[in-house]
Amino acid sequence: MSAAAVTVRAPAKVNVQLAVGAPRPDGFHPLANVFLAVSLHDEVTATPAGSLTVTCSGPDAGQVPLDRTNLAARAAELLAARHGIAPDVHLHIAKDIPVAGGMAGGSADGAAALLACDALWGLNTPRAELLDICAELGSDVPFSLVGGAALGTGRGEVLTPVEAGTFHWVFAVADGGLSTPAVFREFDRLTADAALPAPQADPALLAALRSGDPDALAATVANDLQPAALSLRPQLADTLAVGTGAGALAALVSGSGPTTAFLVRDEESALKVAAALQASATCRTTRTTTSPAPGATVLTA
Ligand SMILES: C[C@@](CO)(OP(=O)(O)O)[C@H](O)COP(=O)(O)OP(=O)(O)OC[C@H]1O[C@@H](n2ccc(N)nc2=O)[C@H](O)[C@@H]1O
Ligand SMILES: Nc1ncnc2c1ncn2[C@@H]1O[C@H](COP(=O)(O)OP(=O)(O)O)[C@@H](O)[C@H]1O
Repeated sequence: MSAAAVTVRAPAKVNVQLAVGAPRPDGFHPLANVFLAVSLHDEVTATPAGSLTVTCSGPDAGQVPLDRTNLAARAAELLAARHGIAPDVHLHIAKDIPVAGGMAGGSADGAAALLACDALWGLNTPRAELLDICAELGSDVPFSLVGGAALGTGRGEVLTPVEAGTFHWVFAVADGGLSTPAVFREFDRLTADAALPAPQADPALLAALRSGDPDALAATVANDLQPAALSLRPQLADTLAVGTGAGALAALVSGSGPTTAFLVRDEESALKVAAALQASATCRTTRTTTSPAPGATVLTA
């Protein structure tokens, strides 16, 4: 028997290492992408409906497309097509992850919708097939399904779990988003004359993650997209400086930005860094969280 409604929660992410190589013939960039899922979530509720519809609530809801380009709608379509059924479902997204912020909010919704529809329609699709659909939806989507901590290779979709202790984070949410393709294009422009090595995970960073030592992690975080994000949005340098000045152990752009991420020692330091960022008016708002967090999880069915 099918459920009347299924709600799935999926996490945002931060990239503690984002090593980027020269573009491949298909235009994607090879990555060594060390993802951490953080305790900041969207929830997608799937209910039976006569056609595929999407609604969204939350402070950033106005920036989310409600047509078939929404990653949650695309997930429902791909899953239905694979099983030869109609994608008749209503998807409601309760959005808490900043939109176009480099925190994989759309990817979280894609992974959440996939699990929600699979349960609603009683399909029991094997995990490996769900991961294939995630990779078709976008490079970050497999990680939103899996969560925790993982190294993404290929274009970021080939995942190897990694061990990680608990870390505390503050995120500074910027006004307006940055387009991921535009940031990769700016990376290409800035590195046009460089001979880029094949991206590789940093063993010192993986050891720091395992140890749970924030000082060791702070010494190794690296984001190759950060110069491109700063080139497109120079004001982000001010936000990074405020967080560092308030005691953050490391300050970096989250993925393609413009959200900035601050690694802090503990909850007390998180409150201090968040207060300084808010007082500085160099960001729209702040969020304090921890990592790692679980991947997409069914809450009610
Ligand atoms: C940069 C990262 C870091 O985790 O995420 P964000 O910080 O934007 O959330 C990801 O690589 C983004 O993943 P995702 O947002 O799923 O990207 P996709 O839909 O696969 O691709 C969108 C576009 O980004 C560029 N792209 C993406 C991934 C990749 N390895 N190389 C690329 O060049 C391409 O221009 C592509 O057309
Ligand atoms: N469910 C969704 N939530 C947010 N944005 C979405 C969604 N589906 C498609 N998009 C589109 O994807 C773009 C990138 O959004 P998002 O995933 O939030 O950021 P990022 O790729 O920086 O992590 C948005 O500007 C929007 O046009």
